[in-house]
Amino acid sequence: MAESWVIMVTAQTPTNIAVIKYWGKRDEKLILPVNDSISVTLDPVHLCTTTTVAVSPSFALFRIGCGLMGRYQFSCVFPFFSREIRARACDVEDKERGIKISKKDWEKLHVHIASYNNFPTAAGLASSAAGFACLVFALAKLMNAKEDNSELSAIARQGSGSACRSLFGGFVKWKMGKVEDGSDSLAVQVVDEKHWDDLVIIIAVVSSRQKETSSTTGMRETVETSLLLQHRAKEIVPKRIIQMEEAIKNRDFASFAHLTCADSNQFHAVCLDTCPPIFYMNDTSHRIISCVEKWNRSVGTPQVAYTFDAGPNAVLIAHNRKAAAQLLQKLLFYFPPNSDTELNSYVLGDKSILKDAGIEDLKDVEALPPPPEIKDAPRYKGDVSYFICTRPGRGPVLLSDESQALLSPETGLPK
Ligand SMILES: Nc1ncnc2c1ncn2[C@@H]1O[C@H](COP(=O)(O)OP(=O)(O)OP(=O)(O)O)[C@@H](O)[C@H]1O
Ligand SMILES: C[C@@](O)(CCOP(=O)(O)OP(=O)(O)O)CC(=O)O
Repeated sequence: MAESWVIMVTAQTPTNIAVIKYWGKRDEKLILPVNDSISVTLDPVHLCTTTTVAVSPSFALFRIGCGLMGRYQFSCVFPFFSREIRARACDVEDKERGIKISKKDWEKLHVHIASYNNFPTAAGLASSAAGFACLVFALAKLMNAKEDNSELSAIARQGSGSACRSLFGGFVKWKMGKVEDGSDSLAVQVVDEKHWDDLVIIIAVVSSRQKETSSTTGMRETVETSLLLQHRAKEIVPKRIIQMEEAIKNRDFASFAHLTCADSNQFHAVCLDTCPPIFYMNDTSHRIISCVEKWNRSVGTPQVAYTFDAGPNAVLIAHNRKAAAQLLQKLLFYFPPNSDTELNSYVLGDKSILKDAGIEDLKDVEALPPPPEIKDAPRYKGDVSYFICTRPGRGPVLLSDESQALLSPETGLPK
């Protein structure tokens, strides 16, 4: 092998939000869940991880660089991922440059990794899901592993359970599996992102502070103490999974919204049923639920579904753009920005929804009428940090444009 070459791969992977929740492990080490779950993948244009992995015979160390929006801690799963993919590595050849890496060379070669999230890390926006899925996907492509995305999902799962669902776009099911070694606990695509493309997703970031109880600790305590969880996993979720798949396949928004809201509420009920109880939602989360429930009821058919993960942030899924524009008007009425905040930094992502809502500047926000379904509607200025408007999105991709790589093609060091 020549001495100075660098081969690298850059991948981009989305984050996801569960509409039927994963909460509770039957095997903590292998990360095997107590029930199936289903998620929607969020558009990587607005929330994604970009990861570059590089290999060169001149690298003497395993190196990780983090250029993140919010630094993340070194995670002990990185060497695990590297080992797992290395075991599946195949020959790699770049004929033009006269480089050949044979299967057995991978054992001694070191890799460099750099990763970037285009959204805040550890803020309850599932950065670990996008981050771990991206690392596994990028390493697999670099090392020419032949495994498909479902098989890769079973590796990503062992970093963080929800990460396995970020290996696909659209709607994704994590099948809990049966076998002891966990090899059948993996993600499969239910439908791709084009199947239901009029959905609009608005995330209300209620707090960017790190949460008090991590998902891992929280679900361990729930498994140990909650009888409600056992009932949920055995009796409720299996039926909901079937109904949710049906609703998604038929684009039946009323059933989808009903199941999504009910499952989010049951997940938080299970957290309350834990000893000591875990509170992930706060007053602002409850106000958002109430706003959506009252509006849906006043129209007679659901316009919007809500779901909350292990934190206070609301993920609101609107039936279509019209419903999303109306929702944004209501949200901005209740939660106007602080006077020193610009609208441009308060509503992020797909800003065309703002236009549809007829809102161009803060004066328009001030002038919004109170939602008719609530009498004497109060306003809670500053209680939401910001909103992100997005939609269902695609799964992982490779970025061929070298300008998007995070490592230098000459040195393999961060640019
Ligand atoms: N781009 C990335 N590459 C590799 N690992 C990442 C990346 N981004 C985040 N992580 C890992 O995920 C951890 C953050 O996970 P954590 O569960 O605390 O927050 P989150 O996933 O953003 O929020 P939540 O789980 O509540 O949705 C980081 O400390 C890091 O180990
Ligand atoms: C509430 C959830 O977001 C929980 C996600 O938990 P994690 O996947 O973060 O947990 P670990 O497997 O312990 O890393 C629901 C979900 O995404 O299904």
